[in-house]
Amino acid sequence: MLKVTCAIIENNGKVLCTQRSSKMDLPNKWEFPGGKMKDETAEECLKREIKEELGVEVKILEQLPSNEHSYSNSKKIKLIPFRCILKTFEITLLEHAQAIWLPLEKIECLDWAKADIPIVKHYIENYK
Ligand SMILES: Nc1nc2c([nH]c(=O)n2[C@@H]2O[C@H](COP(=O)(O)OP(=O)(O)OP(=O)(O)O)[C@@H](O)[C@H]2O)c(=O)[nH]1
Repeated sequence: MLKVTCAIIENNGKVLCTQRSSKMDLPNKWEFPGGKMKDETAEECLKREIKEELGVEVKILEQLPSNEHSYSNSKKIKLIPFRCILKTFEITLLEHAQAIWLPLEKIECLDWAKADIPIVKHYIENYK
């Protein structure tokens, strides 16, 4: 199973939501920025991926419950979310089509990648 970390980045009561580009797999789906774990800890992976994708540094607040999802027989992922805040603030979109800051009550309206849906629900229920 592929381990994937992702960041729920909070700022002023809003959360950063990113949209995959039409050229990525799961085209145009919304996700939390992050990516596949290499030979590193989940925390190291998260910080590396956020720097690569958004050009910013994050401080990790806490790890939230993971969600395992099978997109197909050959593609099973364990998505590992972390609540974070920004340490540097100039976001540059290096891979995603767009990024938006949304208040908690609005994030459920987006067309999320399937693996993210339980994570979004858990986050809304526990942090509203
Ligand atoms: N980063 C990220 N990936 C997610 C989320 N939800 C989800 O299903 N994924 C899936 O997890 C996998 C790993 O993410 P990735 O961003 O490193 O993968 P990728 O396919 O874009 O990169 P690649 O070019 O290295 O293959 C992707 O297949 C992606 O579709 C999420 O919230 N964040």
